[in-house]
Formats: sequence, structure tokens, C-alpha cells
Amino acid sequence: MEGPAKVTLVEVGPRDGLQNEKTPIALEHKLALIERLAACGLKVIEATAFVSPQWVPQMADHAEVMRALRGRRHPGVRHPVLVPNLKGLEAAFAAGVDEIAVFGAASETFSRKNINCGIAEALERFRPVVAQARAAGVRVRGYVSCVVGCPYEGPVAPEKVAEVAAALFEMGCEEISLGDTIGVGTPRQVIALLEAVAQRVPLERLAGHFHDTYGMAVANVYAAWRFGVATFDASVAGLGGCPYAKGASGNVATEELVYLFDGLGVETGVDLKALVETAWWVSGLLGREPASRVARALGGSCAVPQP
Ligand SMILES: CC(C)(COP(=O)([O-])OP(=O)([O-])OC[C@H]1O[C@@H](n2cnc3c(N)ncnc32)[C@H](O)[C@@H]1OP(=O)([O-])[O-])[C@@H](O)C(=O)NCCC(=O)NCCSC(=O)C[C@@](C)(O)CC(=O)[O-]
Repeated sequence: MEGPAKVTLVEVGPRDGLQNEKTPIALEHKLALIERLAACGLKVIEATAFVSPQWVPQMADHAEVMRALRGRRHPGVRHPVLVPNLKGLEAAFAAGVDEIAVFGAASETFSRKNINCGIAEALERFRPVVAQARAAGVRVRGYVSCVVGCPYEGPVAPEKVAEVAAALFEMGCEEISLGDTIGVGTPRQVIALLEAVAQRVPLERLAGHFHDTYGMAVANVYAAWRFGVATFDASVAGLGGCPYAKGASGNVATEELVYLFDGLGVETGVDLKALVETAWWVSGLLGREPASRVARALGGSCAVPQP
């Protein structure tokens, strides 16, 4: 086999997917989505973000989401949540989270637009967050955004990404997710990126997080998988986008990755049919068809409501 025989899919739909939606999603629907995703076989489902409700109102119910999930956890399923600072960590602890993710960027301007501070200051903010989480036995993931390009600064050098990824890894993040936030990357750039980052962070600790703005996300996942990456973030129905990255489209759809890996004979543990049903179900809630071609090709029994 050209790449790892088994991959982990990190479902980010309930967070990355819903954070940018104009229609507010009811708490019960968020919980139903998470339950459905767990029933599909996904073992890591990012649930929400402990960020400021002034900045991202769609995640304002973070504590309610986590409290409700505590009572109905699927065995073996982890629910990371985004945490930008100590205030967020305190709230996340109070809600009983089992995993957090800090989120930095390789672009100075994007960092300021997204979390209101530059890269160096962000890393200093994350340091006590990571230390306190680890001391409490909470696993920490680290994101690096804009790993290929930035909506404000243009191309981003792989070495800059490697520097930020290494800083997060050295402070205690167990996994580093490399985010092509605006989906501009192509396989050649992804390989150059991985070559640079893998010199500073072990390959088995890296994850790929690709948005599909230019339709390159599946190709980028395939390239990264062949390079040896075994963890990929994805969003059911291709939901998603960062509110602070104008023009960026959704994440690569989880069902597209399951279709890809099923075809390659690579184990994901995810039931494609159930996932496609979920893609149609959540898209129905949002009043549209799934963005993913796999979901549209396979169809779903949950019809999109007519206007
Ligand atoms: C980081 C801050 C909070 C700084 O925002 P700030 O305004 O600089 O914060 P501050 O410390 O000056 O505090 C201002 C107010 O916010 C409150 N506050 C402060 N912290 C929190 C908190 N944690 N939770 C709730 N409230 C908070 C704080 O209490 C205060 O409230 P006030 O006294 O005015 O009433 C803000 O910029 C923020 O919340 N940003 C989040 C932006 C975001 O969530 N972006 C999307 C996620 S990143 C992404 O999507 C990319 C990714 C990960 O998917 C990968 C990829 O694709 O690249």
C-alpha cells in the first residue's frame, strides 16, 4: 500500500461546519448531529468552540453542548473543543471537556483577524492553556491555519508553518493539524509543506485539514496520505468555513474521504451509507443540498425541504 493502512477521520462539522452558518442551529439539532456522526462510526467529533460569543455567535451554546454530551456519550468517542485562551479553558473545564484544541496561524494578519493577537503573542497565550490542560489529563491538539495561503497576505512559506507547528508541538500539543484555511493548496504545495513540517514534528503527529475552495481537497488528502499522514479533518456534507477567512468554502466532505479511502482499501471505521444519510439530514436542516458530490451521487432518504 502506498500510504497508511488505517486512517483517523476527525469530524469537524459540528464546529468548523456550523460556526459560519447564518441560520442559527438549535441545541437539539447540534446534539442530534453529533449523535448521528458517532453512530456512523466516527471516533473523534469536534463538538464546539469555547470562544467569545461576540466573535462567533454560532458557538455561544458551547457549555450547553458539552454538558448535554456528558450524559449521552458514545463509548470511545472523543469530543475536542476549540479553546483560544485561559478564559475559554476555565469554561471548558467547567463543562467537563475531555480534549481541547488551541488554534494558531502561520500568517500574522490572519492571526490578528481571527484571535485578535499576533503569532508570537498567541503562542504565549496558548502555553499556560496547554500546560493546565495537560496537567488535568486533557489531551491537546494544535491547529495551524493558513498553511499554504492567507486571505490577507497571500502565499505562506512552508518554513513559517514548520516554525509555528514546532512551537505548538514543543509546548505539548499531541497532534498538529495543518489547515489550508482558504483551500488554495495543490498536491505539490502540500508535499513541500509536509517535507518542511516533518523535519520539526514527527509525521505520525500531523493531521491534514483541507478546505475545498478550488476543488483540490481530495487530491491534497490523497497526496498527504501517500506521504504518510494518517489523520484527516473533514466535515459532513462539506459544511464549513472560517468567519475570518472571507471567500473560504467548506471543509473537505467526510463522505468524500470515506469514499476515497474505501476505494483504496484503507480502513476508516465509518459507514458511508449512514454518513450520506447524515449529510442529507443536516443539509435539510440548513435548507440546501449537501456540497459533496459523493452525497449528491448516492442520494439520501432525507429530502431537502422545498422553499
Ligand atoms: C480569542 C478572542 C476571545 C480574543 O478576543 P478579545 O476581544 O481580544 O478578548 P479579550 O480578552 O480582550 O476580551 C474581550 C471580551 O471577550 C470575552 N472573552 C475573552 N475570551 C473569551 C472566551 N474564550 N470565551 C468567551 N468570552 C471570552 C471577555 O470576557 C471580554 O468580555 P467583556 O468583558 O467585553 O464582556 C476572540 O478573538 C475569539 O473568540 N476569537 C475566536 C475566533 C474563532 O473562533 N474563529 C474560528 C475558529 S478558527 C478556524 O476556523 C480555523 C480552523 C481551526 O478550523 C483551521 C483552519 O481551517 O485553518
